Formats: sequence, C-alpha cells, structure tokens
Amino acid sequence: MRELRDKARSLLDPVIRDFYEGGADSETALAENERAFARLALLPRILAGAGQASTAVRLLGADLDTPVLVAPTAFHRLAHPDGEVATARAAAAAGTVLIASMAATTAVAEVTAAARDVRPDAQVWFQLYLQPEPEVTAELVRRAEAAGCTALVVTADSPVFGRHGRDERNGFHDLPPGYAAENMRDLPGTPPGGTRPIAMSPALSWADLRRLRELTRLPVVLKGVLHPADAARAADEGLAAVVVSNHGGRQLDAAPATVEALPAVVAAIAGRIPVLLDGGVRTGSDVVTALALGATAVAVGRPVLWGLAAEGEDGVARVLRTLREQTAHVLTLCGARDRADLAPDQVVARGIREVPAC
Ligand SMILES: Cc1cc2nc3c(=O)[nH]c(=O)nc-3n(C[C@H](O)[C@H](O)[C@H](O)COP(=O)(O)O)c2cc1C
Ligand SMILES: O=C(O)C(=O)c1ccccc1
Repeated sequence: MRELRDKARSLLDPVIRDFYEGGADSETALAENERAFARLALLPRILAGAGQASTAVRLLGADLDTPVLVAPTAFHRLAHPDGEVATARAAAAAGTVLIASMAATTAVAEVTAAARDVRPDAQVWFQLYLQPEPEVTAELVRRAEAAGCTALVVTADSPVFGRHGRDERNGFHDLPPGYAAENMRDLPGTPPGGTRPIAMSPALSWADLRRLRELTRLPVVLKGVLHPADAARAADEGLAAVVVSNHGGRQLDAAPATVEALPAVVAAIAGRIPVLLDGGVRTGSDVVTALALGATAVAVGRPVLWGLAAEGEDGVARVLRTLREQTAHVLTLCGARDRADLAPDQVVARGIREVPAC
C-alpha cells in the first residue's frame, strides 16, 4: 500500500495529488482518521477453534467477497486515463461494491457497463448530493436506475463545499479542459451538451430525503453520519444503511475521527440497519477494528486513488486484494472466523495506563 502510495505521489501532477490528498482547513480531521486507528489495539481471543477466516459479507441483499468497499471519489480520469472504468473493473473483480461518485469523469451508465463486463452481478451504488432543484435530482436518480445501480448513497455532510487550502493555494477550482463531470451533462436547465455545476445546499433537510425516497424503489444509504441521534433517525426513517464518515477530513475539520464516532452510532442503530465506516482505513487491522466495533463493512477512498494513479486497474485490484488478504489474516490472528466472532471488548486504547498498586 505504501509502495503504491509513493508511486502515485511521484507520478501525479502535484496539483492533482494535493486535490486527492488534501483535507479541510488545518487538516486535523484528515490526520485524526488514521491516527485514531493507530491509537487502538486489538485483543486477540486464543484457542477459539475458529478455523479458516472468511471475509465474505452480505450487504443490502448482495453477497460480497470482501468487507472493503470503494468509497465515492471525484474525477478518476485525473488519476489515470482509464478513470472510473478501471476502478469499476477492479471493484467488480474483487467482488465488492463500487460507490460511483456523482462527480465522476465517466457517466454512470458507462461505469456500470464496465463493472458488468467483468462480472454480471457486479454491485455499483450511485452517490449523489441532493440538488436544490428537485427535477435535477430526479433525473440523476432516473439515470442511476437505468444504469442498473442497486442503491443510492446520499452524501449529507456537505451543506457547503469544504475549504481545501491546498486547492486554494494551487488555484485548483475546476476540472482542466478536456474533462467533465459527465453525470452532470444535459440535465434540466443546462444547454444541450453542456454540464451544470454540482450544487451543495445548507437548506436541505430530512424532508428532501423523504422526497427522494418517493422517487425510487432503490435502497437509500445515508453517508456522513456522525451524531448518534442522526443515525437513530436514519433507521427510524427507513434508510437502508448509514456510512459513518467525515468525508475523509474534507468537510468539518473539527469532526471526530470516524472510528471514534462509530461506537455511539452502532449503539443508536441497535442492529436495525448496517453501519458502514470510511476514513483512514489503510490496513486489515483497521478493517477488523471497525468490524469489532460493530461496522458491517468499511470503505476506502484515497487508497483506491493511489492504486489507480500508480497502476490503473491493476493497482486498484492490488489495493483491494491486499486489504482483503490482510483482513482475513488479522481475523485469524484474532481467533475469529468472521465479524460475528468479534466483540467490541477486543478493541482497546493504546498508551500507558496506571499500574495498580500491589
Ligand atoms: C479526492 C476525493 C474526492 C472525494 N469525492 C467525493 C464525492 O464525490 N462524493 C462523496 O460523497 N465523497 C467524496 N469523497 C469522500 C470519500 O467518499 C470518503 O468519505 C473518504 O475519502 C474516506 O476517507 P479515506 O480517503 O481516508 O479512505 C472524496 C474524497 C477524496 C479524497
Ligand atoms: O472533493 C470532494 O470531497 C468532493 O466531494 C467533491 C464534490 C464535488 C466535486 C468534486 C469533489
């Protein structure tokens, strides 16, 4: 993983590298996501007789080979000429879900076609930002359905764009010439052949989410949940799953590390719907830590971009394979066959604790 990251960093234009790597404001949330995993240790159970570990997981009615999903990230063609097609092929081959970004440089129908070409039952979910004009959101949903996406993922942590200091310093505000956010082409209110910008709105509410659900029979996943009360409401409202996420540290910089927010969300959901997590997942230990704390699965953003930039489809495949193999290995070392054998008491804080007087 480090090797692919270093290769990606050396190959990418520094402006694009900063766009992928950067976070909001002081980049505290960005750094904390990884650091919080580093502060946690796993207590293995011994002599558990668990046998061969399995990374398989059932999620929203689909059987996946790995609990590591591909988080939605923008603009894959800036990482590699094959762009989202390469990512989709690698995700399908790995037997996981690709959450296709609304801000993709490839139209969602082309993304699902690429995934299905590798595996007919490939799972592609469509991530969207609810647009202030309901007819624009409705058209995006219609396109995702027509493309064969099996779930919608509404990103709710972005009432405004995050402030990305690196992009501001680099003057990176738009896609370079020759690239476009292809899902935003020919929507209501755009001139023929043109694209419209992705809007973020602080006026959006649970009522807008309810209206979205009236438009579609697809399961709707809520991404960007950190407060347990919002998690409970998501389950009450009939959403299909939540993603505990701080947008990879790119929105609210004061947000907690996601693995620190996870336990309260898991408690609030109380088993009603799956809880997913993204942010700072880099190793199989991170995956198993999240699973032990009650996540059904996790997603990775930047590691996929590193793989893509370094080696295209093969690089993404390597990232996903490495994480799956590491996860199986760590499960085995923890005495677990799968996540059902793990318990939150196996996750403990590192650091010096007081030695009881004797
Ligand atoms: C370059 C980049 C672009 C992103 N674009 C989107 C996006 O279009 N939609 C979205 O919901 N999240 C987006 N995210 C957030 C990711 O879905 C995810 O929450 C985050 O990357 C997870 O953290 P990690 O990168 O540490 O794995 C983006 C993240 C990055 C790094
Ligand atoms: O950069 C991001 O995190 C992101 O979510 C995004 C959204 C719209 C366009 C480009 C990126």
